[in-house]
Amino acid sequence: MFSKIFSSKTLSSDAKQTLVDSLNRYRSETFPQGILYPDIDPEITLEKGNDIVIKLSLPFPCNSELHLVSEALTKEVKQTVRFAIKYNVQPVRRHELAGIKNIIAIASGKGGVGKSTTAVNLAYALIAEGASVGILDADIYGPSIPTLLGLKGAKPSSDDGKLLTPINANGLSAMSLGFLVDEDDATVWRGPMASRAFSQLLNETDWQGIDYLIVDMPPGTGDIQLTLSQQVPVAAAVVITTPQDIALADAIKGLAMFEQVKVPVLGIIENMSYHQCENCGHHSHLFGEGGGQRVADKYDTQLLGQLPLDVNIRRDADQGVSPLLTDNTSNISEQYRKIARTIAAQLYLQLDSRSPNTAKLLIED
Ligand SMILES: Nc1ncnc2c1ncn2[C@@H]1O[C@H](COP(=O)(O)OP(=O)(O)OP(=O)(O)O)[C@@H](O)[C@H]1O
Repeated sequence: MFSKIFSSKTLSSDAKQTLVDSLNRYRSETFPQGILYPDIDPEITLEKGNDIVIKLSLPFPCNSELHLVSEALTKEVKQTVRFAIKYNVQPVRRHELAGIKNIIAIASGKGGVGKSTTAVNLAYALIAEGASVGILDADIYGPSIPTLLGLKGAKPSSDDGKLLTPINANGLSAMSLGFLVDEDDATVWRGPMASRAFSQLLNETDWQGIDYLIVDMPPGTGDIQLTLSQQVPVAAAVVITTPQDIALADAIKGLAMFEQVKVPVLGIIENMSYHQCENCGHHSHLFGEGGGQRVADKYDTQLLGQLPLDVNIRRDADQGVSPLLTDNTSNISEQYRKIARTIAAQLYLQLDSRSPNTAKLLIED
């Protein structure tokens, strides 16, 4: 039936309807209500070489999933189907910061669980999915973003003598106190001084129109974290934990802290969740199993993903690169990309559930 519908030189309305129905029927974590929700009317044309091109404007980045969808549609209609996508990310929360649409805080209750590494890899994953992204190192006492981006010793400049230009790290706009002061100087700063310095970094950087700013929060749930969460107009937070009881207990404190400052938590990421044997593929749960899911269920949030304890993640981090830069379609990159897509989609759905059909009614502070 499809070969008949799709064989002509121009696309019939039946053919278009078939594709629209498939897009509407499609369901996934990224598209719980179909790809055309809400009320997206795609332009579908036949282009040179007889490819079917579906033009869409979408509110969050999702390149790799659309790639899979186009492959499935191609099989279904026995003709090449491609997407031409324009992403139109909307701000979820009203704020005064120029050049940034949404701020996402990456936090952890406990130190050393892989928060900064995950923040960097998620930032690159969002870029791979089609967004423009910046990263701000709020870990003022131990800024590790310069090392993770291979930018130790780099110094930001200023085009107008007023705002700092973020450092471009392979397409990621990066700013860290580590670019401006010596690590040893930063560690002796006291709370108010540190949060003032952070506020300055956030406000006096020329963010140049990014869809998402990833803020790598300092580990813990003390005064400094509380102040930063209040100071920064965060659209949503993500909590990183390992499956160990001690890390989970601190992750719960993190969830409570965000609740206190009324920042919605999009979910938990379980890092170092399991180790996969290189020979037989067996997963061993070195730090326990199922803890992230239990906490997510109990505190009514989502387990966004489980990342392995992986020597490549550690090696890339030490060398200042990201698996997303070496091969953005590798298995581990796909895992980061899936989490990044879910975060972006959830952020949008959060906006939508509070103010249906329009971004005009932004959440007021
Ligand atoms: N999934 C992983 N697999 C293997 N190693 C990892 C993984 N995630 C992080 N690491 C390694 O664990 C160490 C700690 O990571 P990272 O600095 O990102 O943690 P953190 O939670 O940000 O720490 P801090 O609390 O000091 O800010 C690093 O050596 C990093 O390379």
